Amino acid sequence: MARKVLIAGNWKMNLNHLEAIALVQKIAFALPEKYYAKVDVTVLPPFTDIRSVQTLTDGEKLSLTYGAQDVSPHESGAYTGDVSGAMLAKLGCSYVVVGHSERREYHAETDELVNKKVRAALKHGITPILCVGEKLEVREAGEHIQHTTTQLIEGLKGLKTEQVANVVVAYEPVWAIGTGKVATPADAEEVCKAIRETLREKYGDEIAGGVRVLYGGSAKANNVGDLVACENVDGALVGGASLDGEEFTKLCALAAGGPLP
Ligand SMILES: O=C[C@H](O)COP(=O)(O)O
Repeated sequence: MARKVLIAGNWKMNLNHLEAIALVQKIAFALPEKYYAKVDVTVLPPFTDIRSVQTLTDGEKLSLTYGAQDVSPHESGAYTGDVSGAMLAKLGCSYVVVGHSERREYHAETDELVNKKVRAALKHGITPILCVGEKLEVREAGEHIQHTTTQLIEGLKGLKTEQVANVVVAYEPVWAIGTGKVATPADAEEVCKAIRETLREKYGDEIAGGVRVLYGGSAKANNVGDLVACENVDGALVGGASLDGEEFTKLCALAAGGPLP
């Protein structure tokens, strides 16, 4: 089954709402509409920027979509600082990042919590981008496949098969995030293939063939072509390079198969 390439720009804790508008305008201006036939492009700004990005994308009828970087596992109530799936859905979010390694590391998010967040997103019609991936010591011990597929299985635990069809998985080796050390296409393909095989064993051919598996970790315009050329890599979750309009536009165009706009 053909899977459309997805490029997701995770801005992390960068850019205020005015800077967000400027960046989205830059991407919209620089990336002609025809590229969207080959690549889905989404941006994942901080919560405080989402309303501004929504106003711009709705007003200009942009093909670019947007989402959030986290979602509460709860529906509503006394959860100071949390933002619910219903709130994100009301803002028109298409995607939400769940289980990013930075949240697992700095906010002690467990697989169990990540699983609840995946469910919260799906309940409100938002596609979770479920992040999985190993730290350097796990890779050096040769346990990266086992580690990553366990995170995958736990993150999807209890979901119905048809719900899994609405999930995006992002393989992000922690040692490649923000370090400039991109995984080789062979490294990325090895783990993305194992992710797809795990999906096949648990949910069957149709689901495994349709779920998009992204690579994340120092993805840039100069390496994205080789990454998406891998059979089981369907796009990228991009951090640093998504903050630079020119670089991100190039990256999206090359992920679409080029040429540069
Ligand atoms: O969510 C994005 C990833 O953590 C990758 O970040 P990076 O492209 O800055 O390495």
